[in-house]
Amino acid sequence: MATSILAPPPPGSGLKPVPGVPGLPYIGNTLQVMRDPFGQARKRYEQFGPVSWGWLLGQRTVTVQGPEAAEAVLVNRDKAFANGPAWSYFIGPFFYRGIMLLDFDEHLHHRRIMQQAFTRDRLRAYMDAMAPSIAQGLDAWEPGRGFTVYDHVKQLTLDLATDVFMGVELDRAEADRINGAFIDAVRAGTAYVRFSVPGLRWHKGMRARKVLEEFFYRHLPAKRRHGGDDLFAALCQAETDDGHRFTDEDVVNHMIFALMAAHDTTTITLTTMAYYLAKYPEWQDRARVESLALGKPVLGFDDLDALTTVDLVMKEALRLVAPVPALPRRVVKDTSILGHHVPAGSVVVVPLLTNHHMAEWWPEPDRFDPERFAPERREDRAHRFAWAPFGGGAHKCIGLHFAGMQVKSIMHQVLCRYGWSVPGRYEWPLDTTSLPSPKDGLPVHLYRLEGTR
Ligand code: HEM
Repeated sequence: MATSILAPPPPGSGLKPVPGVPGLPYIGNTLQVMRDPFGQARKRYEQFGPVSWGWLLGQRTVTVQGPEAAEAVLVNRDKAFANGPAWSYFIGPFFYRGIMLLDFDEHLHHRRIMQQAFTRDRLRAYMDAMAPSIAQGLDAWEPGRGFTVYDHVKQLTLDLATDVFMGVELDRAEADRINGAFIDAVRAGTAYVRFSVPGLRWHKGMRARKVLEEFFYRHLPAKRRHGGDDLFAALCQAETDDGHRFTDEDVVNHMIFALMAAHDTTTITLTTMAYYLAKYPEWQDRARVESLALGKPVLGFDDLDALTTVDLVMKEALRLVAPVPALPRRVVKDTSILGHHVPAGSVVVVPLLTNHHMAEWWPEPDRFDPERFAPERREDRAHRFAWAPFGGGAHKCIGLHFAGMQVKSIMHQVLCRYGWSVPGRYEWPLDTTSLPSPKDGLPVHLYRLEGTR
């Protein structure tokens, strides 16, 4: 295929053009990238270096590889990269005006208010609220062979979302209705047919958005009145020092978005950890020894630092399988990335998933090796954007401590009750066509530890 440039740089600018092999208009090599993101990224990097372009998912897309380029885009010094017009293409109608889709001053205004829902005291309260629901969820697991980790963890995190995020008592039928709507809204983002045809994903997503809006508007007046320890109440009450608060519409939009942002990401993290802890039983044993040594069935906020092994494994899981595989941005004014001219109107993608596998930054990048994050090695310190599963810059994940708390709380309780294994030669089939997940749901042999019931 022929190499071509994205656009000629302005004369005298000293900038280089962005090179690439664009492929067929609209389609480009979308299918190859979805099927083998790692192989494609390496090939591209060898051929063009960190900045190159091609058609991806119907758009002329500049892919920027490596931590230096990631920093340039995410730190966004000259405000050339916008989130809203880039993310909206994928999730706009379903996650309308979620904070990640807002930009610049408006985003900052919302972010300052939202920060009040993620203070230390709030996090402590969320963590306490989670513990009994985790125990209840895990009690319902039925050990045996063929236990699909991904499906069970997904159900658990959805149920936790109802308790900790919404703080609304729901009967099973209503919880299933809301969870179902939520799943439809998330799925719609990856629809192939991107307009409403009854029965297809896009249409279901639009209907789901209505169900979620109706639900949150119905419960909002009581939340405003009575408050509570859940995220919904926290967003209702959040207020900056200078008195700014969210409107009802803001609260509803942010709730729907936060549910989405929190749920799949922690599910993927826990599933990846479970996979590697099954493949490397010595790590599972090491993590369990620490959890049992705590002598507490439930992890408290002040115990978070005690689980050093789980912490290392979580970091390595987030490196090996970044739950948000790529961050898109729309270029709103002509700019440059590492000396390459990038014209307004382009889409730029920071590929977190493949960046974490670059041999230049990570020794033996595909190997599970949690010790690389241990104090004496700290391979992530090679560059501040080398390890960036939570993004960076103004939009850096606001829920990263929440995520750590939730993942560790669940993992601690699982380790204290259950062991799990996979056959020696098992390799999981990772689906990378959307957010990464195991195609087979990760079937393991789950067994109850002696004396835990
Ligand atoms: C392991 C779990 C998680 C991962 C890997 C993750 C990853 C990310 C990433 C990469 C972004 C940046 C998106 C961008 O720059 O375009 C982000 C933003 C965000 N995340 Fe997370 N996230 C996780 C968990 C959570 C949780 C638990 C919550 C809520 C409780 C949450 C709420 C958000 C919100 C609200 C934003 C948008 C922030 C903004 O635009 O200012 N995330 N997350």
